[in-house]
Amino acid sequence: MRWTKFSSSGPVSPSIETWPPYPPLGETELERAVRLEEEREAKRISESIDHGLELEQQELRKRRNQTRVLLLGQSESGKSTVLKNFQLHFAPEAFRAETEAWRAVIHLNLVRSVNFIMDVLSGQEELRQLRMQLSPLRQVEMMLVKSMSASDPSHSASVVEEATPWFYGRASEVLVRGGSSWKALLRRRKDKQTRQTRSDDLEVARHILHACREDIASMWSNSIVQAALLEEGVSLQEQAGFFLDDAARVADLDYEPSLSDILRARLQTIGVEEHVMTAEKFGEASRQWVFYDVGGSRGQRASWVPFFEDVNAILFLCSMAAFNEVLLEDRSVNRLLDSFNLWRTICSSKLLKMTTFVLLLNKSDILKAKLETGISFVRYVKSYKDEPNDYEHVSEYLQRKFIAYHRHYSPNQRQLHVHVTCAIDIDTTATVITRIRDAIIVNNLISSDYL
Ligand SMILES: Nc1nc2c(ncn2[C@@H]2O[C@H](COP(=O)(O)OP(=O)(O)OP(=O)(O)O)[C@@H](O)[C@H]2O)c(=O)[nH]1
Ligand SMILES: [Mg+2]
Repeated sequence: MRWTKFSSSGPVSPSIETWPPYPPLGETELERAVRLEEEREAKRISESIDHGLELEQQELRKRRNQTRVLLLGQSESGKSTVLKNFQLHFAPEAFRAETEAWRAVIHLNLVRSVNFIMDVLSGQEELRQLRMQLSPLRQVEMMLVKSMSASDPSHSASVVEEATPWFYGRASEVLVRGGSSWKALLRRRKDKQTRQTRSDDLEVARHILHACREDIASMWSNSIVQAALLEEGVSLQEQAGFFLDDAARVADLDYEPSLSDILRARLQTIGVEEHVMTAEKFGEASRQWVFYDVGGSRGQRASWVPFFEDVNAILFLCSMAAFNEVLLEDRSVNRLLDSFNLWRTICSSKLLKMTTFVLLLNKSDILKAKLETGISFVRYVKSYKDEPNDYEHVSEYLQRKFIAYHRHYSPNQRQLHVHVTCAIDIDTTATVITRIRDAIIVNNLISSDYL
């Protein structure tokens, strides 16, 4: 549309492109005022439409350079851990810059394990002295929780919550709402006004933890404690965020989390977290990867669907080690069965028809360890029949089963990329990540007709 100014002294010769049309002859003052107002309004609307179109174009240009990946799977399947591996691979410097925040999470994991044990063994008279020595850790837990939850004043009380009732034989978890408090923890470090108060809190917590480190180590190696935990049916070694074997190192004042520690740290995701990464290597600096990391527990799953329409790939995680476990949110449901059901639902989604599918059968290390200790797979998965109870056969069986579900339930023929993973093993996961990256890029090119 072209706007032509005309002289205030009166109309000039009209052209076919002239807009708005010339004023009618004999126009009164009032009619002129009304006409000018209408023209101004039309111009305003036109400009706002042009602006909207320009924004759409910008968004389109941006999206062409973006690969969007949705991580799905039940709680504790390893979604956030795989995401950490992607961060480490795509943007290692940005990932290492977060070490400080992960230290607080690891400290909280450790302190919660200790406080949990003290709660479970609260009736043991012989441990009275130990309980007193370790009692300052209650305060440390509160300080760490406060430091992490204070990131968002809008829901400061609820950012970090008790996720698991302790009577399930598990230490309670730390959970994070979308908006990720640990990142905010970092941001606040850079904020001069709040840095002092917050780092004071974290520093005090670190000092108390350091002072208690020998007591923690001796509590953990105490035979009365171990016997009592066994009697209560509590096995912390098998639980996420377990750092008691490393207590002396983790609680040391100079402790710097290793990459392996960061991968083992547990922070439950609530809601959907968006992580934007620009590849620091591979010579594709302009390409952005956007990962959506979702909370996997049942109550969280409704929030996944809005993302289905808009992603290039889904990474579905299943913990192979979950065959003899139940969901924390519904203890009548076997976790592997829950994963099968979830997978079937995801495969049959019409919204995901054109999406690249990647399946990660995770926690291979724990599966192996469980089978080696003689836990029977067929006892929990009847359809396994009389195949050998070893890692090779069980993991192959699981691959076959997931592939068959995918073939049967997908609305169209689609390639499925399957990988067996141990997401806390940086080296083997790096190879898998490269393969996933390449598969997603190739599929994107095919679907945009570049190949
Ligand atoms: N041993 C072992 N531990 C793993 C593996 N993958 C993840 N973990 C650990 O399992 C715990 C749970 O992993 P997360 O990545 O937090 O699980 P998630 O799927 O994001 O869970 P939600 O956020 O609750 O949905 C973490 O403490 C990880 O360190 C694995 O392959 N082997
Ligand atoms: Mg998570």
